[in-house]
Amino acid sequence: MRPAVRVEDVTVHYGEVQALNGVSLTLEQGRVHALIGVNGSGKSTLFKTIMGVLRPDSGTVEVDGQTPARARKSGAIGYVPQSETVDWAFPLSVRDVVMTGRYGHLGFTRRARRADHEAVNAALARVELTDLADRQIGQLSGGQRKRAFLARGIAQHARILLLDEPFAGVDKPSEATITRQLRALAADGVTILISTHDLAAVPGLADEALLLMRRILARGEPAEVLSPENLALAFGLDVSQERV
Ligand SMILES: Nc1ncnc2c1ncn2[C@@H]1O[C@H](COP(=O)(O)OP(=O)(O)OP(=O)(O)O)[C@@H](O)[C@H]1O
Repeated sequence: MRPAVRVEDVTVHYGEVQALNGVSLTLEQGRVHALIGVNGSGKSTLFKTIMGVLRPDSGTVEVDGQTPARARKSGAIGYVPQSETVDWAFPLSVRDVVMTGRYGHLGFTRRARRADHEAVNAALARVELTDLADRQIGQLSGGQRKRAFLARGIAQHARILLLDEPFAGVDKPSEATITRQLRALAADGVTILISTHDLAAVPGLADEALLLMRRILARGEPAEVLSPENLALAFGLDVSQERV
């Protein structure tokens, strides 16, 4: 089976700063992949490269058999942003936000049709936000906001979903809802890449873990990748102290 995403030998600089150095990876269809790395390790840069909003200096990226930009425009790939990047004062209801996931599907008139309303309602139900659908987006808790943006990705019917820190500032019930829905999406064949600092959540969520530090340090089964030795490499933790 063709991988959903193929990244080959990608290098990215911002001026003098090298953010990614020869990164190669594949994301397999219908699997959940966790991207783990310290602040500044290049996670957001890798996301932007896969979304086709940033062009690498060298290397190639293929998404769903297309260029990343084409995959984004066709709606094949979707993105659930970090909360900090969203303007929560914007006068949109939860339902409106989820409907933005349907923009790629709207026809020439740009008017939502029955299929669009049905997709939005189904996505709201999946993340358990039906009761809050008409509330302004800023009047939600942190976990509810994350679920609203996850619903937008679900309504989009994207084949590949990237999620930036979906568990940051999220309580346990919301974390459980998000985890359950991501596993259900993967079972439906959706390919998922999440960046997270929440190492404890990874084994129950991801099929594969990738450790990033400008390049891929390790990848594979979460339990193997999250070994004390690898975590020491990726986070500079002196785990030998903890074993004494
Ligand atoms: N627009 C930019 N201009 C200059 N340097 C940048 C820019 N964006 C990122 N960088 C640098 O590139 C490196 C990788 O940044 P990136 O945002 O990809 O890391 P990250 O792993 O997503 O970090 P975090 O966990 O803090 O979100 C960092 O050294 C960062 O300072």
